[in-house]
Amino acid sequence: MSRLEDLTVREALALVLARFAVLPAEEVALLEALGRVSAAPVVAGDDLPPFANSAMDGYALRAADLAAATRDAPALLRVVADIAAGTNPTTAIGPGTAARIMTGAPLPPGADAVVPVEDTDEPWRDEARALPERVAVYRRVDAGAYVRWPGEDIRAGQTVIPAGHLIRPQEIGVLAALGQERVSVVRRPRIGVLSTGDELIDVGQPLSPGKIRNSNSHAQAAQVIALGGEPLLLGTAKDTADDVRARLDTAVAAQVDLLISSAGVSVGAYDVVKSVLDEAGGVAFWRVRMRPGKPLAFGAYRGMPYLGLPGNPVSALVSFETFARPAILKMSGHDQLERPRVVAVVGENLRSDGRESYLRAVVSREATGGYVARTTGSQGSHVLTSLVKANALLIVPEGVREVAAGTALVALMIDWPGGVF
Ligand SMILES: Nc1nc2c(c(=O)[nH]1)N[C@H]1C(S)=C(S)[C@@H](COP(=O)(O)OP(=O)(O)OC[C@H]3O[C@@H](n4cnc5c(N)ncnc54)[C@H](O)[C@@H]3O)O[C@H]1N2
Ligand code: MOO
Ligand SMILES: [Mg+2]
Repeated sequence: MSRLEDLTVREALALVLARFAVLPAEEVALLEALGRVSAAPVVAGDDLPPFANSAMDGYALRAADLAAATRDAPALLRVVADIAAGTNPTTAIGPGTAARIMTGAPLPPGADAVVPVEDTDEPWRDEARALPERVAVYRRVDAGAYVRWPGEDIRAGQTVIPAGHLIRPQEIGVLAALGQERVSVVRRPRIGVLSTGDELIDVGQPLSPGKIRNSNSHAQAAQVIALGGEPLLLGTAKDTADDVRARLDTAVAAQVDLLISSAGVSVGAYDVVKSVLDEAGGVAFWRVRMRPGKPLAFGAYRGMPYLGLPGNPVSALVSFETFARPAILKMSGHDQLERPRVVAVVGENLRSDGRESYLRAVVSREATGGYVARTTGSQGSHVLTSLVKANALLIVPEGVREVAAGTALVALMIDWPGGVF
């Protein structure tokens, strides 16, 4: 069913998101999983730590031997072993003895506690230290002091990472600790990126009269990559239905998960994208009550979800941000589809045309702790540098035409790490 009246951003986004589901899983090498979403639970095969070990550089001993130890009356123990990390100690610690031990080294048999070297008479600030024959310990400790027991962090059999969980550096660390060389993650979405327009020439070509360089293909491909997707560049179509169809057909053959085009979706005599979409499979909706980005078409081309972004470079980037980004994140398995929002006080008087407006702005934190938003100059939808300077999109709600300095508005923080790349 197609909706041809102009929708609110919220209505349009709901229709877009309803069209996408989480993609199937694939197995990837450990570091390839960074920024992806787990497709299956990860169950620990081993305990972590795998063995009892020392939390300190010091002496492994029997806590009972220190029951009366003080600085004035230290316990004197015979040193019977030196245990470096990575070794496997076999000498047992009996009453009245100790082993020098390093952080991470296995606790020797017979020992039940560790005392840090600072609490002994061993000179610990020197560079090279020979193993002493005896050590004087200045304090008592409880049994178990400074010992890290097996499984304290993870127990074998425990689910450490559930399905649907974002793989960040800390998850990579856990996976490595458990010996997982490969990880099952949601596969990357493949996104066909098409530009349309007779006026467009490639980035490497010299300008000629009436022509401009195609910036949208590159900006949208970069947006796809930044979200962890794989762009398939479909080139530049002329403003003819035939050329647009021919290029979309290559993407259909390549089985992309979403087709994105820019330009040709407004009411101009040569704006052919919407009619191509109409013939091929249908327009789910056309036009959104937002600025920039009003002439947005969403639907399907030969069964493939299709998002026709407006041609103006800022409009294309903002429309992608608003609709393609959440769709790509959803397909990738993420559950956080929104940018972080802050409430910022507007630093200047603003005007709007009554549409929900996404102003390019710099949001900064004042000494007082609050956030202030200042727009980045001309807000024309051809002024790409308004986005270059911006770290946020400041939302002026629908129906508002004037915003006085000092008013609090919501800002979407587009620079903050989305956790995805
Ligand atoms: N009579 C009306 N005219 C327009 C309306 C309207 O409501 N009534 N809406 C305006 C708005 S808002 C926008 S946004 C644009 C959308 O236009 P299209 O999506 O049809 O795109 P084009 O007309 O083909 O191009 C618009 C503009 O963008 C430049 N462009 C296009 N592709 C690229 C590219 N790949 N790289 C860089 N720049 C690109 C193109 O040269 C045009 O300047 O329509 C308004 N008009
Ligand atoms: O919607 Mo247009 O995107 O305002 O320039
Ligand atoms: Mg047009």
